[in-house]
Amino acid sequence: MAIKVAPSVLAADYMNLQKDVEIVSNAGAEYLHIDVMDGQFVPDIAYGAGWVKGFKKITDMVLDVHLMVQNPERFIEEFANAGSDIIGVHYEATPHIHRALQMIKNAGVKAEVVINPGTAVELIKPVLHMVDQVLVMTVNPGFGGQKFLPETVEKIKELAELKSELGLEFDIEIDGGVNNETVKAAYEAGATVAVAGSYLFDKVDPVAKVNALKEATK
Ligand SMILES: O=C(CO)[C@H](O)[C@H](O)COP(=O)(O)O
Ligand SMILES: [Fe+2]
Repeated sequence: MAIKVAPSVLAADYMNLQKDVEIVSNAGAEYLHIDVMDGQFVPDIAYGAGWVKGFKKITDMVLDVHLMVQNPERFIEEFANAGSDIIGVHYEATPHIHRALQMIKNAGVKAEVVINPGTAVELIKPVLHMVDQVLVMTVNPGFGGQKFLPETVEKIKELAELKSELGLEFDIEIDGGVNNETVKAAYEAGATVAVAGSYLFDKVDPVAKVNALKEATK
């Protein structure tokens, strides 16, 4: 099955968000990836829960919320109530990753654990049974438009092996520097969902780009 595509609204045209969302949705992208940044866990600031509420009103796409915030427990209820379908929390952002994932599940939302390029896969083994999705960052978080880090492919492979060894079912998402070339190795390693920001929204035919990601992973 071709990879699921999750356009990142971080790279969309902020003055024409609804139009950009409609374009990628009509092109067959399944998820809408919403990056939340607190200016602390990562340097930049982006998208509060009010935006998730807004996106919920204009699209049926799966709202895939990536919390790049320190101590994400503080915001889970708010983002769940706003209409998030998946909430991702960074392993590095809290000493209580298990509790944070419990909170997401208790709120009736799909739970995702996220790891940075410098974080080992084995560190999340104790919580893999709790998650619906694991996000393996393929750049260091905080900004769009960075280059895909090829060393992360080995981590995707390791995670996919662990998944089958433990007999678990979860999606493996990649985020950062994804395009129709970099997606190939990640897909072969076991990735099932691809976030793409600058590649899709650089103004040159986002529909063709969604198709190219699908074509590259058949
Ligand atoms: O989480 C993120 C940044 O931390 C974004 O989702 C990601 O960077 C997407 O942008 P691009 O595809 O341009 O790399
Ligand atoms: Fe992201």
